[in-house]
Amino acid sequence: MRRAVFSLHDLPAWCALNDVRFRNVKVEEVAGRGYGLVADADLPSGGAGAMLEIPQDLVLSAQAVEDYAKIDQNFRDLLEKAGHQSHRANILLYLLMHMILSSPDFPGVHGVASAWTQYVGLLPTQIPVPTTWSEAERVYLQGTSLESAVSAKLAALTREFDAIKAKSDDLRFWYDNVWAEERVTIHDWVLLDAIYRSRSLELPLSGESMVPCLDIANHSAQATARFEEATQDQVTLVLRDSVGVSKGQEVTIDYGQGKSAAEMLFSYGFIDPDCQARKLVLPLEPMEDDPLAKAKMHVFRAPPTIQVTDGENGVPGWSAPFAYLMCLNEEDGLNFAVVQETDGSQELKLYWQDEDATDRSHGLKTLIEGHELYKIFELRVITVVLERLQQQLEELKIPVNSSKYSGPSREDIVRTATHLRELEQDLLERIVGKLEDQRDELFSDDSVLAYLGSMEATPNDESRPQPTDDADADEEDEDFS
Ligand SMILES: C[S@@+](CC[C@H](N)C(=O)[O-])C[C@H]1O[C@@H](n2cnc3c(N)ncnc32)[C@H](O)[C@@H]1O
Repeated sequence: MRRAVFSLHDLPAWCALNDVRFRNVKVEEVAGRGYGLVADADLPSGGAGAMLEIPQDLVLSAQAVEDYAKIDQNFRDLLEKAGHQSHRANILLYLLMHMILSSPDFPGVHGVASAWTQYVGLLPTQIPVPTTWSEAERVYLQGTSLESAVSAKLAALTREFDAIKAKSDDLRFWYDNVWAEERVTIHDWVLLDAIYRSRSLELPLSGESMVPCLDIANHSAQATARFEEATQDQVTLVLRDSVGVSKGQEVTIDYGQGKSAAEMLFSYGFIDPDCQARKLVLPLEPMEDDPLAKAKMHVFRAPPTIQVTDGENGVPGWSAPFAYLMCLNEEDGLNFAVVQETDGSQELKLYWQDEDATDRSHGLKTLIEGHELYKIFELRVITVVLERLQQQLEELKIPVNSSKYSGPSREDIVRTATHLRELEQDLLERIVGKLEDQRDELFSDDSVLAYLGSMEATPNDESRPQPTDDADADEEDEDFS
């Protein structure tokens, strides 16, 4: 879908019409960042007041979507049929409606115009987040924590878009004007999602929202400004305490203290030069030959992951609650049972040493701490986590070959993806080194050696985990899983 043209030149008139006030800041192109807010005068610390005032009725929040549905029948129909899946999806539908109303591709399509009908024309047509990258660019994410995250997100966006189409196909307005001629495609939906992800803010009163004009503020880890929603009337942008800004200097906000490089790239399409990897999250697959795998996934009720977090002193830590479930089995004292509730429903329960542990599936580490085989369990978990991280590191080290994939490979995108690869490789190398040390330490522990010795002496001991078939036997013995 082509977008309406709304240039910076038109912004002052739009602001005057909608009571948006700019004070001592203006919108300008900022090298490498698109538009940004730049001080139009010297702004002394403590004396500048609000630089931007945006009336509450312009804030695109959950409430604003509901309010608009009350006055536009076609949007109400769409929301009733295909909306109410999530707050985010409702806002995307609202943006879609306004892009349709303002696009030159929809002549003769009418609806209730709002301030957003024109403002959507100012939103960028290209957002550098990885869901919008070409195939040839996405291949540079190979081996990073974003490789599977971006594929999963694209698959989820396709499912979401297809469901919206299917559910609203019998609505006359939507079928005739939008779906029949495929005027809105999955590319538009991916872009809308990217716009929302890169421009929404968590407001203290209105929750996650988009705020016109405030969404022009760029990010800096040393931000000079912050936004406020002190009253129900307006959202403002003010200087941070004890900060002054000179004329011509960019006024910035902080998009997310503590966000990792991968999160910044995923949500905003850039990595702050000061940002270390800080954190990475990788999916963890249940063991293929584990007969309890399904039950374990059911009680865990979340996608299994390993999270690696950098420490202040350069020593990273890790957390993988599902790895404990993966590495414990019936012979250790882990059991499942289907229990009939008083209301007739059935629930799958998890037991550890005959105690109900269903609500503690994420905290098994603490539960097993007092067990006499605790160090053996820990050794199994460390082995599983280590193997997963080593596999990731190997994938990251494979040279990228983008030549067989379609689409452009823009230099700045390749540079950013390469930066992520370097940051994550460094973090992975450090955590792998640490886990190898921990594993070696456990291997030299007297109680572990005694246990392993006893296992060798009594290979048919029933208390020992038994491999499911002969072919797996050697492997099972070696990795303690
Ligand atoms: C909320 S918008 C800010 C306004 C945006 N620059 C525009 O032209 O409309 C967020 C987007 O601005 C860009 N951006 C913000 N801060 C940046 C920074 N420090 N470095 C590079 N790009 C930045 C990124 O493309 C990000 O997705």
